[in-house]
Formats: sequence, structure tokens, C-alpha cells
Amino acid sequence: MTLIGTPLVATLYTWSIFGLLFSFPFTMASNNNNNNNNNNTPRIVELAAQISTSVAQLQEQLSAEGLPSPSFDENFSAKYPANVTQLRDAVLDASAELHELLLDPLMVLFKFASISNLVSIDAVARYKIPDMIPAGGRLSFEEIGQKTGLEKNVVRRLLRNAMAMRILQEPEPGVVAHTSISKFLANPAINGWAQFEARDTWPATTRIVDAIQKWPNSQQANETGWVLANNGKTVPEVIATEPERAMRFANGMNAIDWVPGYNISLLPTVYDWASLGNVKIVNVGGAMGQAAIELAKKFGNLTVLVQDSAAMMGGGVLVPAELKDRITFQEHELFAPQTEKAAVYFFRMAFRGLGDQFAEQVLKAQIPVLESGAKMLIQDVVMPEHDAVPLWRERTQRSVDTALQCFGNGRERYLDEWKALLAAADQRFILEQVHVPKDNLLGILEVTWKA
Ligand SMILES: C[S@@+](CC[C@H](N)C(=O)[O-])C[C@H]1O[C@@H](n2cnc3c(N)ncnc32)[C@H](O)[C@@H]1O
Repeated sequence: MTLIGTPLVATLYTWSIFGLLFSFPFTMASNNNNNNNNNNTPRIVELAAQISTSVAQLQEQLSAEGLPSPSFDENFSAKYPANVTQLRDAVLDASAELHELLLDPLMVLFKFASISNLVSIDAVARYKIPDMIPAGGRLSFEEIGQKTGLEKNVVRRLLRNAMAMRILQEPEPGVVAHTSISKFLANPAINGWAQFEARDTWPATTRIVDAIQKWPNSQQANETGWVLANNGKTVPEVIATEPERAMRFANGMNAIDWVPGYNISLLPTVYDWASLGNVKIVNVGGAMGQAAIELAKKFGNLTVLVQDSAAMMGGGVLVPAELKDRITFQEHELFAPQTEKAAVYFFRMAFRGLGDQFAEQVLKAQIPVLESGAKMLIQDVVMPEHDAVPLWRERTQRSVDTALQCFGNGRERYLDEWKALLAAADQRFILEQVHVPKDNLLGILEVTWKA
């Protein structure tokens, strides 16, 4: 875990420091695509050498730990130990740069704009093709055609496009088998997420720029690409009135847990929870208590009150019997004045869905019960500046940021924007520390109320 500042002093907020947290001096290829190296080695040669060195080291580490080498074999399930993160980042970035350098400009644009990819992903998910193929088994295009009611040539077109993305494979002509990726798509949550992306997110995403033009700089949840694509309905309105889409949305949210760096099981490791002592934590916007369970399981000193909307109050069923006396639920409107006095208020991904003026309201709503020294722990993204983190991670983060805009004019925040938000809510919110754990996309901001 990386810790910045105890207590934080202004100089530690500079991005050069933040950049240091993510620097990879011994293997990382810079994202800058130029030949400004000392020995004038062409960039593609330099990249190839970096890939070769890093891959050799990576394989050595995997072999030393008895882990399988990466493969698209359907039985391969990726498990990378923490000590290969830098090597993996280096290879992923250098190989992507090499790949994109060797493409023509139009093909680079095509790579990122290849919207037809989502058509095949949608078809594979919607027809549940991965569920049809037994583990280790094979089905012909004709057999898949019989199961789906589609002609062979329709199946072949959809699936060969999917295979070009490593989803399924054709081990012999006309015969379809699993890859590790199609096996992953057989997971119901991942299937739901894929359908959510194709059927709900994509149409809304195509309207983001229309929304920006119609309502420039809006922070309102009802002035979004989603609303334009859904006859004026916001995300909560669609969820409340269309159960099938609500289920897809829920799956989409559950799939977040599979994104490396978001997994909720990392929560106990990203902050020194034990140091809080015997305290009550109010988990504001705590959904069905998933975070509360992770914390209460590991830290016997904590009791957690989960606050959320009425729809989440069934969360008690998830709580193991032995934790029930330390995890309770309370229906609470996010923007309403806080009613519970506590030593710690915990907000996990509660602010990123909100525009600044609404995030500010949520912070202000806590003030009536705050006593001097109360802590606000905010687990959310601290957006990296360009080139501060490996590009493959940066691409994921910028793409999620765009989705937040689409769904409700929410946003990821840079560190200076977090500071501005806290200051706008009240000068008595003092940002003490920012933890930016390695391998985790979510940072932890520790804020103290100084009355
Ligand atoms: C992005 S989710 C985060 C959930 C959870 N903290 C986690 O880490 O998975 C935001 C949460 O805020 C809750 N929420 C959003 N608007 C709310 C409102 N107006 N009143 C109460 N809860 C709200 C949602 O129900 C949801 O559980």
C-alpha cells in the first residue's frame, strides 16, 4: 500500500509526487512515442527489447510460483501475483504501443471505433452461446444454428467476428470451442454486463455529445446521453419501471467487482482499519452491506451501520449470522441531513455518480452531527493525470469516467478537484491523507472534521 503524507502537507499534493507512485523505472516504457533516447535506437526496436526483457522476467516469476503461463485455453484462469504487476504493466503498454505504431492511422482509429465488435459480443451474450458449449466440448455452426433458430451463415458471421476478439475459437473448420474468454462470458453476471453494455450503455453513449451540446457543462442527472436515449427517463426511472433492464443494470454493477483494482475484497487491505479502535462506522450509500461485511469479517473492533435507499434494505440476508450484531441497516436519503452520530463515516464510490453540486450537498448533509475529530473516509477514484499510470489502466479509467457522465453527469475527480469539493462543502473538512494503493483503482481519502 502506498501512503501519501501523515499529515498531508501541501507539497505532497503535487502531481510529480503522485506520478512517482506510479513510476516504473526499471521496465516501464514511457508512453511518449518518440525517439529521444540517448542511443538513437528506433522506438520499435526499443519497445521490442523492453517486451522481451519484461516477458522473460514475468515468466520466470510465474514459473517460480508454479503458476500457469497466460493462455487462451478454456481452462486457463488468470492469477497474477502482486510481484509481477510492474512487469505486466510494462509488457501491456509496450506491446500496445508497438502494435499501434505499426498500424496505419486509419487502422488505429478503426481499432478504437470498431463498433461492430459490440454486435458480436451482444449476440454471444444474448443467445447465451457460451452456455451451449459444454466444457471441453465442441459445436458446429449448424448445431448452434439449430439451437438459436438462425441460419448457419448468420451464426458464422457473428461468431467469427467474436473469434477475432478471442471469444470462442474454431479448432477445425466449422467447429466452435471455448476460449478462456468465452468461458468467462458464461458467468451470469458477466453475461448480464455484456448485454447491459450492448443494449443499454451503447445507445446512451451515442448520445453523450448530443447531451453536451444541448446542456453544456450540466451536472444534472436528467441532462445526459442516457436520458436522450431513453425518452427522457433517468437511470433510476428506467430501473424502477423496466425490471428486465434493471436486472441487466444490476449485473453490470456486479461485474465491476471483476475489474482488477475494484474488487471489494481488497477493501480491508487499503486502509489501517484496525487503528480506528472500537468504533461505529456509518457506511453512507453502503448498498446491501457488501463493504460492511468485508470490514466486519476482518475487524472485530468495528460495528457498521449501512445507510441506503429503501430498495437496499434487504441487504440483511447477505450478512452472515455471526456478523449480524455488528452490521445494521437504516433507510436514509443520501441528501438528507445525517441523523447518526459516529466516529467514522465511510463513502465507497458514493460521489463518482454525482456532479459537484450534488456531491457537495451530500458532504454538507453530514455536518449537523459531526463532532470535532470525526473522520470521513472516502473510497473513490483519484483520477491520474495523463501518463502518470500505465496507459492500459488509464484507458480503463477514462472510459469509466465517460460512462459516469453518460449515466448521471457524475465524474471521476482529480486530486485538486477533490480538494476543491471538500473546501466548497466546508472549510472545516480537512484532507489529512490520500492513500493510493498499488493495484487498486480506488484511492482512500481520509478527511477530518475540525470544528
Ligand atoms: C455506486 S453505488 C455504491 C454502492 C456501494 N457503496 C459500493 O461500494 O458498492 C451508490 C449507492 O448510493 C445509493 N444511492 C444513490 N442515490 C441515493 C439516494 N438519493 N438516497 C439513498 N441512497 C442513494 C445507491 O443505492 C447505491 O447503493
